[in-house]
Formats: sequence, structure tokens, C-alpha cells
Amino acid sequence: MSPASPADSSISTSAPAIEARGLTKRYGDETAVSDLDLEIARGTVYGFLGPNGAGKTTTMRMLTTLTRPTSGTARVAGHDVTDRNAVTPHIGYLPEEPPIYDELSGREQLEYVAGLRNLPKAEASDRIESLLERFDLLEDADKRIDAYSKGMRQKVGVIQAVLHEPAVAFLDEPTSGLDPRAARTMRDTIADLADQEMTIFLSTHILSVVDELADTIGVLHEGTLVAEGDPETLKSRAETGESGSLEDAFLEITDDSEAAVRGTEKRV
Ligand SMILES: Nc1ncnc2c1ncn2[C@@H]1O[C@H](COP(=O)(O)OP(=O)(O)OP(=O)(O)O)[C@@H](O)[C@H]1O
Repeated sequence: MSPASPADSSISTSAPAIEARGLTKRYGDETAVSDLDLEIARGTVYGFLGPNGAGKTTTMRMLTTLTRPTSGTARVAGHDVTDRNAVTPHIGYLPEEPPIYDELSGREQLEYVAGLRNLPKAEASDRIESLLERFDLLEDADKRIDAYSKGMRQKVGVIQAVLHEPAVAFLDEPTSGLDPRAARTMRDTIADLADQEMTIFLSTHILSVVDELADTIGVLHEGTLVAEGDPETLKSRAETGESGSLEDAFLEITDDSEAAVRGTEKRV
């Protein structure tokens, strides 16, 4: 546990990147996330899976300080998620709909975000240039975003989430809308960022992406973490399907919520 005080915005080196204990979010009578425990080591990729409505976005919104937990606690980069000012310098978030201004150009949007993050101008400009190039956006960087395709907007959304090299990046469907080449670039980029000690919390329905990238996979079902383990271990749990694919495992684990919650050990 980090000894850092709530006012301290430094990164604790010993604490896990993400730590949750009994994290719960209720909307009225409905429990969107129930009693979630997480411990995610720094520099790892955590693949967060779950059917539609499982509570993935709600979990990410709590971990990124956008929604307050109803009960339970969570620390990100060593800081309590109820302390937004301490947490936000250390995180980046790509939500389903990236927050971007249509009337700006891609480059202006990224410069604007770099300014919000207090990045020195020269450093920001180098990073923006290199990420635009990496995502094949240089040619369109000075066009207004309202003329961008969905995939181009997604690229801007991802770049702005990692531009300040946060300790922890939360990426919701990062390959959404990307063509195969761009999706490959995205996967390579995520792997590179993890190699540079960034922790990536990756939520996606594309199982091959988590299979390729994740060190650990957590499966959320009806707000409850029903399985957690490395991809190989999860795959080996699949009773059906000779290939023992992640899809088999996912379908089996989430097939019957009652059976899954009752009969599945959290740690596999
Ligand atoms: N602001 C809200 N008010 C009321 N209910 C909400 C709110 N946000 C989410 N929920 C409910 O919480 C549950 C979990 O939703 P959430 O968006 O977290 O799921 P998800 O796993 O991200 O789904 P998807 O894969 O479809 O994006 C759903 O039943 C949803 O209706």
C-alpha cells in the first residue's frame, strides 16, 4: 500500500498499478459492479472482458475518477480514486467516444491536450509528430477533425490518451473502427508501451487482441469478476471446443451467470 498522502501526486513505486477492494457501483436498485477485487502489476497488460452490460465501462469510469464508487476502494498509480487531482496526472483514458473537438485539426487537438497536461512545448511537439507518423495520420494532421473518418478519430483518441506517457492507460476498444493495418499498429503500440513500463487496462470484445497482448485476463459477468488468469490458463479451462480457444473459454465462463458465479473460482 502506498504511503503517499492524498495531496501527493507522485507515483508510488512499490504499489500495484491498479488495486481495487470490494469496488461496487449501484445505480438505484441495479448493481452495475459488485465487490470487485483487482491487483494489477505495473507494466502489464490487463485484458478486461465481459458481455454487453457486464459493467466494464462502469469499472473504468470508477478507476479513472469519473464515477464515484458506491462502496469499496481503489487505488491507481498508488492514489485513491476519490482523489481526482492526485490520480489524473498518472492516467490516460480512451473512452468509447473519445472527447475531441470537431472544429480543431488533429494536430491542434493533440497540442491542446498536451497543454492541458502541461507538457513542455518542444517535447509535446516531438511526441505528437512521432505518434501521428506512427498512426499514418501526418498527411491529415492539419485537416479539421469533422472531416475525419471514425478510424482517424479513434487514432487521435488513442494518441491523446498516451501522449503524456501516463503510468496507467485505460483503453476501451482501442481497435474499434480501425482497418487491419491500423489495428496492427495499435496492437504493436500497446505492446511497446507495456515494454516501456506503462500499465494498460484494455477492455475489448475482440478476443484475439487480448489473447495476443494480455498478461492477465479478467472476465466480468453481471458486475462480478467470474474468472481471472493468464490467457493460456483461461483457455485450458474451456471444456468445449477442441482448440481450447479464448472464445470457447469466454463463452463457457459467461454462458450461465448463476453457474459461472457459483461454480467458477475467481483465480484460475
Ligand atoms: N449512468 C447509469 N445509470 C444507470 N445505469 C447505468 C448507468 N451506466 C451504466 N448503467 C448500467 O450498468 C450496467 C453496466 O453497464 P456498463 O456500461 O458498465 O457495461 P459494459 O460492460 O461496459 O457494456 P458494453 O460492453 O455494452 O459497453 C448496465 O446494466 C447499464 O445499464
